[in-house]
Amino acid sequence: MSADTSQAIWDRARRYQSVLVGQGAQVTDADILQPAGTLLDLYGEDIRARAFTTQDPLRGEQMLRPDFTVPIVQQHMASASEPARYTYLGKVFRKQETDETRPTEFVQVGFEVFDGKDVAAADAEVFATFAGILADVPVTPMTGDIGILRAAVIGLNTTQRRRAALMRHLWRPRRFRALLDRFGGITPTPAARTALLANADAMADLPAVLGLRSESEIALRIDALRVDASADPISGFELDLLDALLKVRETAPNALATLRDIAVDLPSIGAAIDGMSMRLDALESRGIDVDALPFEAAYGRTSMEYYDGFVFGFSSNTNLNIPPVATGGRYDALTAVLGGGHDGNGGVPAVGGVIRPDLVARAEAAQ
Ligand SMILES: N[C@@H](Cc1c[nH]c[nH+]1)C(=O)O
Repeated sequence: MSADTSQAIWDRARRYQSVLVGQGAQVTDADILQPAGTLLDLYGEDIRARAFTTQDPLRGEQMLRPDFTVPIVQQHMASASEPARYTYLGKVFRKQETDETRPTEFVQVGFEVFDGKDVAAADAEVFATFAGILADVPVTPMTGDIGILRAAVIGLNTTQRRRAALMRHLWRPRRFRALLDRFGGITPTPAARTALLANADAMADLPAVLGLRSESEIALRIDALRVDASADPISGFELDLLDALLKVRETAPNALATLRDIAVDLPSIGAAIDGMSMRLDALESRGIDVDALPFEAAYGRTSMEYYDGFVFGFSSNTNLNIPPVATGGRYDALTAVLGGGHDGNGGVPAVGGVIRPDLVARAEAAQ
């Protein structure tokens, strides 16, 4: 099923794009067929499962572009220089696994800013641009910061392996919670694992059975599980701090104050909070009513896994059944992963977002 792609929607899309061009964005495009393989990993589990893939005899596994950001970062890293601002307009394709009424192809108009001079200003520029386009539409913004969550996990006083597992599952709130409970000693180690470790030495004397893993891989894995089983639990104090952090959902200035309180005991989030504070100043100087701006620490945890800083969305006030009409965020690490181009091995700070004209039309119609 495709979203409303009537002439009126394309006209609307072009109108939005002309605003972005007015902001100095250069019009760009990406092929509809993209190489799947490693690119797909960059999106994370949700989009990996939802991409339409197909085989090409010469090029291997291909996919219908699930978004523009990844191909545009690739293009940018291969050739252009900073600062650069891009806009694109076209369809993206994603399977819908549960809701048949949701379209599998829809139009996006996007804006991507590659500019590391002042990241707070770039975050504010992107957010304020979308807020401007949506000024007369009944929507409410939401903001968050994946950088604060990442810094909190990095700061946990536990083994590197546990931190890495939590980081990997930051995007799956349920799994993340289950891991935290286990690492905090709240839920016991799974019985099968305890049994495996108890029997591991006895098994080592058995002849190796040909399987998917070599003997040394199995030994390494068992060693890792042993280290894990003997690691001290994450303290209740740290778990409480993390819980308090994940629950923050207030207007931005109040959220900032609460986060600063949490940072007294969880100093690893200090720098990310300073970044948030600078962003709020930059938003204010762009005319955003920061005092009323909602902030939710857990916001953005279930979307694109390439976000690692500021995240935002605008949701319809009147039609609560539709996804946010515009979303975006910062993805500095993605530019490093896809880098290796003109600026050596590092990345370039980058932030962007998309607006969906079909959803804006629905938000307006529901007024
Ligand atoms: N590509 C993202 C939106 C985005 C653009 N730039 C940053 N984020 C999406 O399709 O959801």
